[in-house]
Amino acid sequence: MTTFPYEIHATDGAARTGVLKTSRGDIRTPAFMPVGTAATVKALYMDQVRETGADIILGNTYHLMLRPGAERVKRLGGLHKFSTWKGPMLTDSGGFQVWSLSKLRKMTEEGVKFRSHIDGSEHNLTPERSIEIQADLLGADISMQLDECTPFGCSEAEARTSMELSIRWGQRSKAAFGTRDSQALFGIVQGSVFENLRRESAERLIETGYDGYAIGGLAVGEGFEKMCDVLDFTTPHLPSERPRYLMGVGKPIDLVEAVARGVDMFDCVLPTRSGRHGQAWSDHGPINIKRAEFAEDDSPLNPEIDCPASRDYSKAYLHHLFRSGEYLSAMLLSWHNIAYFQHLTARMRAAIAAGEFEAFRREFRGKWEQGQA
Ligand SMILES: CC1(C)O[C@H]2[C@@H](O1)[C@@]1(COC(C)(C)O1)O[C@@H]2CNc1nc2cc3nc(N)[nH]c(=O)c3cc2[nH]1
Repeated sequence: MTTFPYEIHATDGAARTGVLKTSRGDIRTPAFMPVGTAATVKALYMDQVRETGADIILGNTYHLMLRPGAERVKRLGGLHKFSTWKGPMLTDSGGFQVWSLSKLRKMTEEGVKFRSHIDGSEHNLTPERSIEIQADLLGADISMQLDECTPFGCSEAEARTSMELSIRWGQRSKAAFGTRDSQALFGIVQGSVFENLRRESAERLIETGYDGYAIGGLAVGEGFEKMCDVLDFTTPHLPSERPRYLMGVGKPIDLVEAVARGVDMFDCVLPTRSGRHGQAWSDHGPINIKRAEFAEDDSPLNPEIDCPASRDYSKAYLHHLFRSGEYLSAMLLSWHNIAYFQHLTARMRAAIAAGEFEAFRREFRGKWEQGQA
């Protein structure tokens, strides 16, 4: 298994900053990966995504295998050529999306049979098929093992059964992945909210050996405090020399607190999804631009961010676009939100490099809590 070199340039407490070097470019960590579910970061051109500072974007096996079809993407040159994204891409393996999107599904040791939420067609996703789709057909730089995202609120016994299935599916994912020159495979830690299961999952993933380690089974309704608790007793068991990726997270405060606990990579639909509905993010939390208070506010969203959407448009204009149902509304707010998340990770990287992360974290929490008041 060829691992992507991961250089840690500085640490500050449990926080780290560094570079994950891939054949399609470097990923500066802590890194936020914009979600590009259907081969697009919704409402943005890929050039804009790049200019926000994003080094890597995420794609989804589930969505692309259903539409346009993984073999079709391959025939069209793979996901990078198809989407025109030239940097590294990470793809999720599909299990989580089956659970969150597909109604009719049947789980077995072999894999998961499900019906498409688009046209009801029947599909069968196994660890082997997931790796074939991610690494061979889409051409992801980083593939994720197929796992089962253990639902929040299950019993310890249920969490163990689920975690052990993910361990076995990880081993089959790795066997199917084999040894590749310029692609990586990440394992996914499960174990729900149980410390012993999380530790055992981490230890058994390390025995299998992966290029990076994701923390799954979070951002599934457990809440902020419980997520932080799970990170407290999970990240210390992960290899310090490999990247740690917290899947599906999250709000700005989640990123800051997870970086403080040693997480390096993140992805979340929040910036683009909430942007389409009028939410603009900042260190103080979200504002909803449709509110009447912004109707004549001619200040920009955030002049400190080097992004036209954050700097060159007034809140009043954005308010007008949303009130008028103009397409440009979703485009500008998604663009600003992605730029804000990249601005946040850039500030965290700088703070860790300067040995000032705790001061950054304290100042951020002050602004965040003030904004929530
Ligand atoms: C279903 C949908 C679109 O995905 C987002 C978003 O809604 C929503 C709903 O509420 C919020 C929390 C805001 O985020 O939850 C999703 C983000 N949380 C999340 N994504 C994950 C992806 C995962 N992938 C794998 N392979 N394994 C996992 O264990 C896993 C866990 C995850 N947790």
